[in-house]
This record gives sequence, C-alpha cells and structure tokens, in this order.
Amino acid sequence: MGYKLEGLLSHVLPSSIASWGVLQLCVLAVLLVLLLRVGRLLLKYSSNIRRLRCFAQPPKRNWLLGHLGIMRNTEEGLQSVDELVKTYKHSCAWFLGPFYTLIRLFHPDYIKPLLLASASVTYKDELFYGFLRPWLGQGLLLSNGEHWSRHRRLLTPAFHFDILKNYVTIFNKSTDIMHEKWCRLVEEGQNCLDMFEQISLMTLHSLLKCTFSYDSNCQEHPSEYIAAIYELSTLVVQREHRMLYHWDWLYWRTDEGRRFRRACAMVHRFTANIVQKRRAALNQQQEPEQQSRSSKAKKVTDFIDVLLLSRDEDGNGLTDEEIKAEADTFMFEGHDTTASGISWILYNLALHPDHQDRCRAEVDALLQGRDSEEIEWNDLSNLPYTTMCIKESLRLHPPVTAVTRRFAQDMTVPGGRVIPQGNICLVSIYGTHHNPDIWPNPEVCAVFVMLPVESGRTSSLQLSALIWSLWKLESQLTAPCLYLSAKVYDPMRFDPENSKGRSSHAFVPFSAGPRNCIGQNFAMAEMKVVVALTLLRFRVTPRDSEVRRLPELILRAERGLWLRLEPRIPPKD
Ligand code: HEM
Repeated sequence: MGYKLEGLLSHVLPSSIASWGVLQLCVLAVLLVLLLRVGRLLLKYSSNIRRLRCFAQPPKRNWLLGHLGIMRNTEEGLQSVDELVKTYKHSCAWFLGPFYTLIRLFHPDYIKPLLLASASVTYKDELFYGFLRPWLGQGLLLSNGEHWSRHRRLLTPAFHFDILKNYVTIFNKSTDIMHEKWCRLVEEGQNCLDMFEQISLMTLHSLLKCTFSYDSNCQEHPSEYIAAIYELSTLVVQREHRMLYHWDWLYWRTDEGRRFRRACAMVHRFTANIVQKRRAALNQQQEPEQQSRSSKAKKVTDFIDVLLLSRDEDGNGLTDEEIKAEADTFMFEGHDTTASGISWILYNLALHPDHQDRCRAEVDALLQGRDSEEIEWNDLSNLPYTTMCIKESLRLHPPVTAVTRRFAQDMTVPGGRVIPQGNICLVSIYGTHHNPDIWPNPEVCAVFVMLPVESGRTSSLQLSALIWSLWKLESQLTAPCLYLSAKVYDPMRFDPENSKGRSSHAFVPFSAGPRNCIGQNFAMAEMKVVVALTLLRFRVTPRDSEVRRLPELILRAERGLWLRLEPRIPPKD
C-alpha cells in the first residue's frame, strides 16, 4: 500500500518530495494543518486588532506586554483610572500581553447597550470570573444562557418585598449585637475600630440568619466556616495577581491551591449539611396530616426555604446541588459587598460632620416618641437625606468597581464604534461614577478661600451649595481660589432636582440590565438600617487623614478603615 502510494505521489509531487516515506508525509500534513490553524488565528487576531482601531489606545509598555501591569490594584491604580477617564472620556482599548484584548468603558452611553443586552448573548468570561468557579460552581453569578435564566426566574421571588420585610428585624438585631460590642470596647478604652472588620462580621451574621436561619454568633466567636470564607476571598485575589497561578495544573500543586481546596471543601460541607437538613424537615412537614398545621406554624422566611420550594413552569424545582451553589453565591456576593458599602458610608460621614449631623437629625426625628429603637420596613422610605448620603458614597466608593462581559455577537456603541464579538468588555463602575462629563466636579473642589466665612468655620453643607453655584459660575471666577484635590462628597447630587436629565446608567453600583444585582433591595435595606442605628447611637470621626483605597474583589482600604467612635446619649422626647 505504502509502495503504491509512493508510486502515485512520484507522478504528482516534485521528485525530492516524492522520494519521502509515508511517515514523513504524515508529519508534513500535520505541520501543514497546524500552520493553517496558526495562520487562521493570526488572521483573526489581526482583523480584530484592525477593527479595534476605532477605540483610543493609551500608550503601551511595549509591543509584547501591551498594557499588562500598568493598572494595578492599588490607590495609584484607581488614580490611573481617573486619568484614563479624563483623557479618553468614554472608552479605550487595552492589551493584556499579546493575546488578550479588553475594551474599557466608562461612560453611561457606552455601558448602557452592553448592560442592557439580552442575557442570551451575554457571557461571564473565564479570565475574570473563572477562579471563583471551584467555589461558586454554577450559581447565579457565574452561570450563563438557559441555566442562568431558569435560575434567575426561580430565585427572583426570594427577593420579593414580602420576604425582604422579614429581614429588617434581623438587620436590627445584628446591628444591636455589633453596637453592644462597640460600647463594651469603648468602655475598655478601645474607641478606634476597623470598620471593615467589624461590619463584615455583622453582615455575615445577618446573611447567615437570612439565608439559613443560622445563629452563628460570629460577631463574638468567628467560626471555621467564616474563616474559610475569608480565606477563599483572599486566595482568589492572590491568584488573580500572580500570572503563573492562572495555570490550573500549577496552582493546585501550590500551597495556596491546597489551602483553597481545603477551604472550599469546608464551605461546601457546611452548605450541604444545612440544605440536607432543611430538605428533610420540609419533606416531613409536607406529609398530609401535618400540612395544615405546618403552614400555620412555619412561615417561609429564609432563602433556603424559598429555594427549596421554588418550582418552574413545568413544576420542576432546584436540585440540592443547585441550591448549594446559589447559597454559596449569596454568601460570597452578599456580605463583603454590603460591608464595604456601609464602611465607606460611615467613613464619608465621618469626614463630613455636617452631613452626619443632618442624617442623625433625620433618624432622631423618625424615632421620636417611640418606645424602641427599631428601624422598621416602612421607615426605610422615610430617610431621604440618609438615602442620598448612602447613594453618594456608593458613587464615590462603589463596592464593586468593575464588571466584565463577553458577547456572542458584535456590539455597537455610540459613534458607530463596534466591539467585535468575543472581546472582553470591562464596564468600569468606578470610572463611570467619576466621569467629569457626567458628574460635575467629581473630584476637584474649587472653594475654600475668599469666601465670606463669618462663623470662622465653613460647614460642608455650605460648601456643597457653593460647589454647585461655583461650578455654574466657574468661567466667571476672578477671586483667588485654592484648588484642593479632594474627592467631593456631595449628597445633593442625588436630590431629585439635581438628578433631572442625568443618564439612567450614570449611577450603577449594582450594575444594570438583566444581569444586575439580584440582592440590591436587600443591600439597600440593610445599609439604611445599619447607618441609621449607628448614627443614632454613635458619633464617628476619622482616625487617618489619608486612606489608601484597595480595589480587590470589592473596594477595601489598605490596612483597614479606622474610625473613632463616641457613644451618644439619645435626646429625650
Ligand atoms: C452594597 C451591596 C452590593 C453591591 C454593591 C452589589 C453589586 C453587584 C454587582 C455590581 C453585580 C453584578 C456582578 C457582575 O455582573 O459580575 C452583582 C450581582 C449579584 N449580586 Fe450583588 N451586590 C450587593 C449585595 C448583594 C447581596 C446582599 C446579595 C444577596 C443576598 C447579592 C447577590 C448577587 C447575585 C446573586 C448576583 C449575580 C446576579 C446575576 O448574575 O444574575 N448582592 N451584585
């Protein structure tokens, strides 16, 4: 056969090649196929690069590394984002080494079409989300396509107002426990505390209760489960930062990889155990003779119950495996984000005592004449100034600074620009919130000198009003002004009058569109309760004049966010 083939080839191929053996020809064929593949990839790559020319390209480090390593997860990294936004206004292309391209977007008109795109063409990319997969599996945050839509439909009722109402009592209780601890620590002489540490234990406490009806006592005695969740969050960030650890084969053989596996196994055991017990309890309750009794005795109050009872149009529920992934996702997405939100709100109020006083007056007025200090569900809509302060803090310090997306089709953004299918889009929540085209004076405050300050101290409320008027008068300014490079915290931006005409996508701390945060009402309710009760009971002042922000999975502060606490005697009626 080989002989015949060689004979045949000798007629069609040049004599030098025709004299080769079959093996050599096979190798040649494989090489040709490989070459074709590489050629096709190179063509695709260069066509992609050509199509991306419609996006501005900031200076690269060099042709090989591109922009790799320019944007760090540090205070300086965030300042570079400010510079990018100021220079490029809406978007730019970013090259991570020779293979990965990223389109960074930081303008509401540009992020809107991407966030509103149908979930059937939107994908979470593995580059940014993949490291969470061993922990969160196919939970809502990481899943895509039909699996995601079915789960989102089944999970949405868990966040219905009728369910959320029940959680407000839990938020109050968890906050009470934290405040009792603070009072004790202050009495012992420790009046300066790291808000991140304190508040993340508190949000974890309330989330464990809301998700599993589990009394963790974690604010006093952190458990193995809590330690494992902290370990996982830290290890994911570490892995993101070390290129070599991106390689699964290597990572699982490192010490960090083994620690990740152990912590993951611990968290999964914990969730599995609870889901199993609750499934058994529900099955028991649903036995006919007990049904009528149980429906009266037990109201559905926690997420696990809602998930266990949920059914799709065909009457099919979620499997235990699926419920575990969702519960793990809630625990990851729900506690650190809210803790970051609350910590930065208290920090901003500590820096701005006038806003703090005004919020406190609002809370005092709300609770005046009541027997208890409990914030109720209906109170949440009666804290308008506090809500504006919360929103301004989420603008200035968004707990999630960016989300990424891949699309199964070309995406058009303003200016006729097209993002070719398959490119990763980085929607910069931080960049959009700091875009000077959308938010006048997002960071530079042009006041402070030559102002008629009679009382000797200019209040930040006065300053806020002045910032607005000066911004409008900017071109006519003649008086000498001292320009302070400070981030302007101005809750009046969220006054309904001042919000008129602003894009619906200018403020997106919870993202937007079909894949927005399912827990945003839960989070807003918890933030309002904790902030209101904290201001009712304490005065907060900053310890450090400068805090370095640390954008990790969520926005933290290097070395913590330390505030001084001064217990307050509530005013008599
Ligand atoms: C201040 C607090 C919070 C902030 C700033 C926040 C922010 C976000 C953002 C930006 C996303 C989009 C993530 C992405 O596309 O990659 C998201 C998704 C999500 N969040 Fe939140 N979140 C908060 C609290 C919560 C809470 C309390 C829960 C649950 C109890 C929760 C559950 C989720 C889930 C399950 C998703 C995935 C939704 C989906 O893809 O369908 N979040 N969150």
